[in-house]
Amino acid sequence: MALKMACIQLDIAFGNPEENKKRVRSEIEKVMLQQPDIIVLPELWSTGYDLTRLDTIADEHGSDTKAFISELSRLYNVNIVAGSIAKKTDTGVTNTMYVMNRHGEIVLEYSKLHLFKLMNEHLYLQPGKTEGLFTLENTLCAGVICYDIRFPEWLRVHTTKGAEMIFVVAEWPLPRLNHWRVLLQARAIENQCYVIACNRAGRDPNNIFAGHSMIIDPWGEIISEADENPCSIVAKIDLDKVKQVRQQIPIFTDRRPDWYIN
Ligand SMILES: O=C(O)CCC(=O)C(=O)O
Repeated sequence: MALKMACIQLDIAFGNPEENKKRVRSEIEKVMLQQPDIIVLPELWSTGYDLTRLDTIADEHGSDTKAFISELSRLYNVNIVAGSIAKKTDTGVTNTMYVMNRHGEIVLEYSKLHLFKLMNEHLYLQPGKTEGLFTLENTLCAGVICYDIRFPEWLRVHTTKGAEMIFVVAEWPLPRLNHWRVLLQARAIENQCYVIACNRAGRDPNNIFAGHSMIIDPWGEIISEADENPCSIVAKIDLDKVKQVRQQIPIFTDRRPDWYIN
């Protein structure tokens, strides 16, 4: 089965959800001219890393984001992996990904499990408590957020359950661009799955971001890659390739989990 993927590598307005909603609406309208099946947005696209102001700008229970993304997915009849947003709950703020299908129904709510201390996430955010498995277009998928990709065992939890596409949403800084590219390729090769990774572009008061959103096939080949600038990348993927690669080198049947230390 072939699917067309689009990553919107947004330049996020710092701490300005209303402006970012305008940008997302306009970028989705533009990218729909290429008729993608699935659109991916970056991490914390509505606020950026304006963590000290989350009290006033985080989305109460994610309600505003859910209504906004649901409207767009129905309007354009498209699946949206809606990056992540700061969600205000009764017990704190989480960095939460929503995935909506073409009918505007939520098929995943996942909150970032591994909080990134280098960007102070642990001081302002609560970690998630659920995994990132979901189904889109009859295909099992996983959603993870930025720093999560440094934990291969977390992605493995999802691919041993059958995930064939891993969606990564990020605000990955430029100084570690090399890690971003190598880790994403490694996650695709070791899990023999598609990796669709959407990073942000631009800068905020503390960081310059790397861009380089990528779509990588189960053999580790980069099908499409952005540069550092705001843009969208669009590419077709063929899910039969996941089965072919998994048959050719059958790591999921050859693995010896009883020998691995947790
Ligand atoms: O792991 C890294 O180097 C970057 C992670 C990050 O920026 C994040 O999780 O927001």
